[in-house]
This record gives sequence, structure tokens and C-alpha cells, in this order.
Amino acid sequence: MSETSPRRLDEHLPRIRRELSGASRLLVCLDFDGTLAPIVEEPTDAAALEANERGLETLASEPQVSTAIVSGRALSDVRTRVGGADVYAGNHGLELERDGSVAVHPIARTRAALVDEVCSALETVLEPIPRTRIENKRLTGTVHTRSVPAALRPVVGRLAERIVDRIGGGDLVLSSGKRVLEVGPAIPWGKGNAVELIASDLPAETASVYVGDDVTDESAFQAVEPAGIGVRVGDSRPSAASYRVRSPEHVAEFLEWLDSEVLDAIGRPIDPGSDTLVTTAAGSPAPIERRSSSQADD
Ligand SMILES: O=P(O)(O)OC[C@H]1O[C@H](O[C@H]2O[C@H](CO)[C@@H](O)[C@H](O)[C@H]2O)[C@H](O)[C@@H](O)[C@@H]1O
Repeated sequence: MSETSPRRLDEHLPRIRRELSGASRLLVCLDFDGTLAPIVEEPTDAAALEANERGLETLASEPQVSTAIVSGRALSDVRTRVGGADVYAGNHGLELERDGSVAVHPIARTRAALVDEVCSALETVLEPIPRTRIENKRLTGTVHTRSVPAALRPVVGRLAERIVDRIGGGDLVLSSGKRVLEVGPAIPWGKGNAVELIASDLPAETASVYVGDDVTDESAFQAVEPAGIGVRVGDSRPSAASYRVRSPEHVAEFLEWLDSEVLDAIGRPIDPGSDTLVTTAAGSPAPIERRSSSQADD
């Protein structure tokens, strides 16, 4: 899928509501850092905004909604930071908790010892560089450079590359995210694959929404688009997501809007000719803003 500038979500709400209202269920997948929780200097201090916790809780209580947290953090870590979702994916989709059991990507499992070795070597080699922090997440590892003096960040990158090559050979790969370098197994598996797995458990008429802010969220946007909706938290840089919001505060507004403005329409068939919900056997017609094509918002 090609990447273009995502459009401002708040300017396209009627269109989004129309797109989602043809579905019988909604799957709402949420990234953690930078999406539910504002980015902070110290990774252990990250916390979801209360408004996002409330939004997730409300959506999770709706019978026609399934919810998932899809994070780059270790599953055990992100689980303690945000509760209430139906499904949790950790380590960028390499571990997945559904229906009370955890599945781990088999190749990632076999490479965990290499990741551990790399993390230990990085601790030693990067020790002289002020404020470098290594987060060993078992299946992947993160080198944090947010607090490292800017002039030294390229040095961290070069040293990390060298160590990953030496210890991991072709079995590990180094990638980058928001002021981080991520060490992980060199396998074609990411958040997008996890989202596809989660969606495969749900009825075919489920519409998927994915909200995220970082590089590894792009594969998840690709997984949900174009049938579903990708929302990038951030600026207008090209993305596979069609829409964007500015910050985690705006994610909370979006979650609230989904609950108050979209759920009523979910599960009712739409008349494609009129943009208006047709009467179902069970209830009366529920119009969703009658608009002519000349009023279309895009
Ligand atoms: O997929 P996510 O849930 O967004 O996780 C991605 C990485 O998030 C964390 O790092 C980021 O957030 C930190 C706290 O705000 C920030 O200090 C850091 O610069 C960000 O890159 C987390 O620590 C990593 O393990 C995740 O991979």
C-alpha cells in the first residue's frame, strides 16, 4: 500500500461513521506509548491518560466491540500498564494473549537467547555513554537514546549495529523507532500480522480500527486499511493510515466519539444509495446524517 499524508480525523468524522456503520462489529486496536500514553523521557514512567483508560473501558463494555492493545513493550509490561482489553499483543506482535493463553512466535522464541546476549553486550559497551538505557524485553530489546546527548546518538547507533551483527549474524535485525533502536529476530512478522490474527477470530463483517504513532504501527495500518480505518497519532508525514490525530488527548476524544456516535449504527445494514441506514426488522430507521454527494467531506 502506498503512503500518503493522513487526513485530519476531525474533519472527516461523518465519512468515517458512514464507513464503519456497515459493519456488524468493531475491533478497536490501540498502541500504547505515544497513543494511550504520552511519550515521556523515562520509559518506566509511561502511563495511559485517564481519559484513554476510560474510553477503552467504555468500548470494552459494549457487546458489539472487541478491543486489543498492540504494543512494542513486553506483554507482561504493557499488561500492567493498561487493563480491560480483550486481547494483548506484546513485543510488536511476537507474543499474543487471547482467551487466557499466550502464543509466542516460535522463531522469536528460539532467538530470545541471542537477544539476551545482545542486551548484555550493549549494557557493557554503551556503559560509558551517558543516559543510555537498555530495555531487555526477552523477545526483543530496546536501546533508548531519548536522554542521550544528541551528539552521541550516532555513536550509539554504530555500536549497536556492530554488536547486533557480531552476535546475531543474520538472525537478528536492528530497526529504529521514536528515539529508540530495537533489536529483534529477522523474521517477517510484525504488529500487522498480529492484528490480522486477532481479526481472524471475529466475524467477517467486523470493521477494524487501529490507532498508533510509530514506525512499527505502519504494518498494522496496512492490515486494517482500506476496509477498516488507520489513525496515526502525530503530524502529517506520509503513512499507511488514512487519518491522523495530534496527541493521546485526541485519541481519547476519538474513543469517546466511537462510543457515542458510531456504535448505534453498527450492526444495521446501510442503503448504499442514500448514506442512510435502512429499517431493520428489529427496529426503526436510524438516519446517520443525510448528505448529498456535493456535501461530501473529501
Ligand atoms: O508499540 P508501543 O506500545 O508504542 O511501544 C513502542 C516502544 O515504546 C516505548 O518507548 C517509547 O516510549 C518511551 C516512554 O514514553 C520513550 O521514552 C521512548 O523514547 C519511546 O520510543 C517502550 O519503552 C519500548 O519498549 C517500545 O518498543
